[in-house]
Amino acid sequence: MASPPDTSKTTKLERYNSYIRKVNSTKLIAASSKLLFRVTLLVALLLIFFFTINYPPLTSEKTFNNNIHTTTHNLLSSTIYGGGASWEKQVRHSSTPHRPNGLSVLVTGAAGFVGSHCSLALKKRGDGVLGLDNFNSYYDPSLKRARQDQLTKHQIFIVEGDINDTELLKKLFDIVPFTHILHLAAQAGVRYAMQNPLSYVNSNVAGFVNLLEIAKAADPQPAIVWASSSSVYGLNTKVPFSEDHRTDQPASLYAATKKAGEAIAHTYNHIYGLSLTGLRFFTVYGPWGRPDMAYFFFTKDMIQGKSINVYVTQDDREVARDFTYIDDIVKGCVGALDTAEKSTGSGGKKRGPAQLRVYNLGNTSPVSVKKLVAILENLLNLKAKKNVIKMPRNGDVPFTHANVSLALRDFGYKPTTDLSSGLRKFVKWYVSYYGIQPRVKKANEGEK
Ligand SMILES: O=C(O)[C@H]1O[C@H](OP(=O)(O)OP(=O)(O)OC[C@H]2O[C@@H](n3ccc(=O)[nH]c3=O)[C@H](O)[C@@H]2O)[C@H](O)[C@@H](O)[C@H]1O
Repeated sequence: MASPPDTSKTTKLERYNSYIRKVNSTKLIAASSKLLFRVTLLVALLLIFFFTINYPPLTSEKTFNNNIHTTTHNLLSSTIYGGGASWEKQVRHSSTPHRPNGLSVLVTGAAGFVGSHCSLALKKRGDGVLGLDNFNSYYDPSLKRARQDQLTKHQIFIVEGDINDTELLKKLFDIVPFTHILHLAAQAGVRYAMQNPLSYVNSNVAGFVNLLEIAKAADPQPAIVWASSSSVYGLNTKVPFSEDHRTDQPASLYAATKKAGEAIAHTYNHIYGLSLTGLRFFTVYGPWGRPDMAYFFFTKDMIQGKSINVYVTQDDREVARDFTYIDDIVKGCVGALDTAEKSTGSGGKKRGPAQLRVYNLGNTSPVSVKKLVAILENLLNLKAKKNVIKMPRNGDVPFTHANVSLALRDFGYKPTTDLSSGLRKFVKWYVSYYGIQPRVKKANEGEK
């Protein structure tokens, strides 16, 4: 009988091969797991990056992180507005005038300080108002939400979106034949321009151009009234500042972008027949104001017992501003809208020369920052801890003073509120809004 074949070697070989296969497959699994892990990690990182960009943390007052807002809100707004029948109904309803020959106004920056006041004024007299605002967190967005609540009570709808969002703007103009745009959305603040220069270019230059592109292509083209700034006078020394004075020496990037806006307005008027009115606002203050402005944070810091910096010029002279009360500014904005002529073009083509205007809207009586603080001390019934320091080289100019005779001539603009009366109203609002009780009795004295 033949002996069975010796299989021990084959078996060993097979075992070895099977071992090698196992090792290889384990290696393969390990390698694939590693690859899978890396891919997952990459996807996770990309998602984190995407969400960080799109949903920046909402920061508290005076924590400024606006540099990516334009992009953020471009992306967000398309998901927020989303179209839809009920959204369109709100858009239509809000922008429909309720008086004969009423205006239909798109107010950009409607949740902002000047925007919210103007929206209410227009709505109250029967105009249609649709708001647009990106609710960015340059300053406490909860204040913007509170302003929005006020507007909602008066049936004003604010579309949440950015002026750089072309599709959104097109959509709005598809739905509503706006007669006017009151363009107040902007990156404001003089000193912040050194921290976040690009946010100024994004909003005040790119955003403005985007809006004008939509307006020029619209049929009918709306007339546009927009916010320029007293800061365009820059280092001009002739007083009071008049519209024909030099504006080619801006002292801050903010001023430069507003000046750029004026040049851009000229171009769109010239090429496309858009009716454009720029309003140079002079340090606007009042209830529901901006927390980044000196009168506002001085009030806050003084109440909290913190010290404030009071600037003087390099040669120790007082710094002064032509502080202008919000109600006067609102009258100016409404006057400018009412006297704005129709744009002459349509569908991107100019049909004839159109109106192009620039006006100062100031108070015509500058007050020093030192005096501003003294008024606040009196209203708040407390003594400020003042650091009097030389104005840092941060874009501030030493003084402003408006000549408003053009606005008076063309739409009867006449400021009526002096700084003490205006600040009294501001302080009254401030203590009520922030629920502050002690030591501020004087703020309410003399009020009706
Ligand atoms: O008219 C405008 O076009 C601009 O007005 C506003 O700018 P400004 O006139 O600079 O107001 P604001 O910052 O309140 O400073 C007021 C005063 O306080 C001084 N100031 C400021 C800060 C400080 O810590 N100490 C101080 O003395 C400071 O030197 C100044 O003298 C808007 O913010 C701006 O968006 C734009 O609209």
